[in-house]
Amino acid sequence: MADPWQNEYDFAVQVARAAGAVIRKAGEEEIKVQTKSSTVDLVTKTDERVEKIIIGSLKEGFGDGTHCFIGEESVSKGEPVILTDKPTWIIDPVDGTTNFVHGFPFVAVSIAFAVNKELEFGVVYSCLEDKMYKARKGKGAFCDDEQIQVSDVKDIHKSIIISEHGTDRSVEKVTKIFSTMQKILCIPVHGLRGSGTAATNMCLVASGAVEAFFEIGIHLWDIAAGVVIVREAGGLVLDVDGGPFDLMSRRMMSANNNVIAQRIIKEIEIFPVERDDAPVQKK
Ligand SMILES: O=P(O)(O)O[C@H]1[C@H](O)[C@@H](O)[C@@H](O)[C@@H](O)[C@@H]1O
Ligand SMILES: [Mg+2]
Repeated sequence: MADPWQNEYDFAVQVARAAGAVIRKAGEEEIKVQTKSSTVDLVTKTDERVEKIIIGSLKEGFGDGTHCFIGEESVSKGEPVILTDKPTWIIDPVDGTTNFVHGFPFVAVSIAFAVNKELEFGVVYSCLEDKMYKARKGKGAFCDDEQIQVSDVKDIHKSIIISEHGTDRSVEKVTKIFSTMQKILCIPVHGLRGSGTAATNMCLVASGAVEAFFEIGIHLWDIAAGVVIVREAGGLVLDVDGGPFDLMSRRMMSANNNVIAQRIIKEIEIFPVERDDAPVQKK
């Protein structure tokens, strides 16, 4: 029987690499910055242009009309987030937009593919590092052509943990985020880090560079590809309260093992965020 989705997977890698080249070139020119949900939630013409290129290429490659698309910038222009059983591409064209604007060297193209609401594969191209992270369900995780594996650290005192502060700057949420970070830092752990892109953070977990990454407020397009890569590298993905991971919840804990995950979960001060699949408010 033909290997289902191998063609889609191979094509996604090619499209991610080509999109990364567009991002690198755009970064050499003046970048016009706009904002979305807040003055620090940045978007550029490159985000929009790269999403159009990715979706256009995928439609050309698999244009029988059965494939669906969920893209960060299409959603920010009002498209609803609806994940059906149909083959669905989940795309963040420029993950780490703030980094891209500032020239901070972590910017990723994130492309995931789901069928029957199951994530089949994920591709994260860290385009300024020129690192292609990829994984298919049940077939291992890779960085370029080298298989990657999560860290075997079980002692929290010997861990590096990634957390991000996101783009919501309400004092109530920022207080909870930094109180959580302080409690984790004072366990103590070896260190706290954050690349500024969730997709890259998940690849750092998958490659064993850090032991865990959690965030409240991310979107499904930031993490869908990384979920497959972390799982296939031997890690796990949970809700930040330790329950089962829910792709639409905008809450995620990814870790190398459950010992580290549960120790960090104890410190997380949870705050509410609207789900990605919440009905779109009429403007
Ligand atoms: O660059 P984005 O696609 O907007 O996502 C980023 C987000 O902007 C940043 O605040 C953090 O939440 C990162 O984890 C996201 O990937
Ligand atoms: Mg983005």
